[in-house]
Amino acid sequence: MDRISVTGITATGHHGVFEHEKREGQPFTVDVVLHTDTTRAALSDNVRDTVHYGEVSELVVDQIQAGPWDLIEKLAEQIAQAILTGYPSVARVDVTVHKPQAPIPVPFDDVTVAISRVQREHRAVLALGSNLGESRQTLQAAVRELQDHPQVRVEAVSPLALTKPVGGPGGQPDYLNQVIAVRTTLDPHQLLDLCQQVEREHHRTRTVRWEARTLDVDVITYDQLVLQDERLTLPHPRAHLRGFVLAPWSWMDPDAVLGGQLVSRLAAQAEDTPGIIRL
Ligand SMILES: Nc1ncnc2c1ncn2[C@@H]1O[C@H](COP(=O)(O)OP(=O)(O)OP(=O)(O)O)[C@@H](O)[C@H]1O
Ligand SMILES: Nc1nc2c(c(=O)[nH]1)N=C(CO)CN2
Repeated sequence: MDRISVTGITATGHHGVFEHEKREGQPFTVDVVLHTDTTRAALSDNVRDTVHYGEVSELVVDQIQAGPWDLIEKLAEQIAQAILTGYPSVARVDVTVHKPQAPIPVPFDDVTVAISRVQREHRAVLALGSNLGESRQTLQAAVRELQDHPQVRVEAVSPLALTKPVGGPGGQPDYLNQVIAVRTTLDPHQLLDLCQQVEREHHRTRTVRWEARTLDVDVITYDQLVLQDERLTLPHPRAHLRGFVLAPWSWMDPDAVLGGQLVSRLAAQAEDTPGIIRL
């Protein structure tokens, strides 16, 4: 994993066990190392595709000035959690807090606490479809490729659904559809990148909307996240209407919920559900 680090971020804080420390304050210095994939930023040369180290440094200063806490262990934890929450693309963060003027009654250079914390895992549901080529093998290979990513764990795989094409040019072959549940430390955009990378590995092309395809991998949900930007809409904007997503999802997880409604109920209402065969 790539690393972005900032060292020596300094501000006055009021942390300490002693009353005079809380009253008078003293300098605290923090070093952070952000473990994050910088490939996308290197391609786009756009700061929005990476972690802005200036913003992170300001967040660290806010945390030094917050509290006060008794312990620098607590301050280090607060900083680590604030970074992981604010920046889902940071997979791991190392935080070192220095307190060079700590009230230690012997000569010393510095006292530090160094911690390392990892991004918590997120739950996502992905929908796969194929109606060109050897669809069964393609889906099997795609699930394996997703599972092989170091930041993805496949938790559940639905039975295959044989479905009639919904929308798009007429005369297309039937689809095989499948839904999987994953745990991941990837952020939503990285997960979409991975889905599209797997699609490309299976020679997916995009010319006509909803035309036949060797492989489609969509992100259906990511935790409870609601998001809409130029690349990604979550939950997937058409999933609640698609029997070919809802039916296999409900077979895999009968208690699954989408937008506050049971997926099995939505599946029963979807127009294309009557034509779906469970394989
Ligand atoms: N939740 C999502 N999952 C996958 N792609 C999404 C999502 N939200 C937005 N998109 C965007 O949709 C674009 C088109 O995706 P794609 O070519 O797979 O569409 P499609 O599968 O033909 O149609 P549909 O989006 O109706 O399933 C992608 O480039 C992606 O940026
Ligand atoms: N049966 C079926 N129909 C579709 C599918 C699909 O996966 N299965 N995907 C589409 C666009 O993503 C459009 N239509």
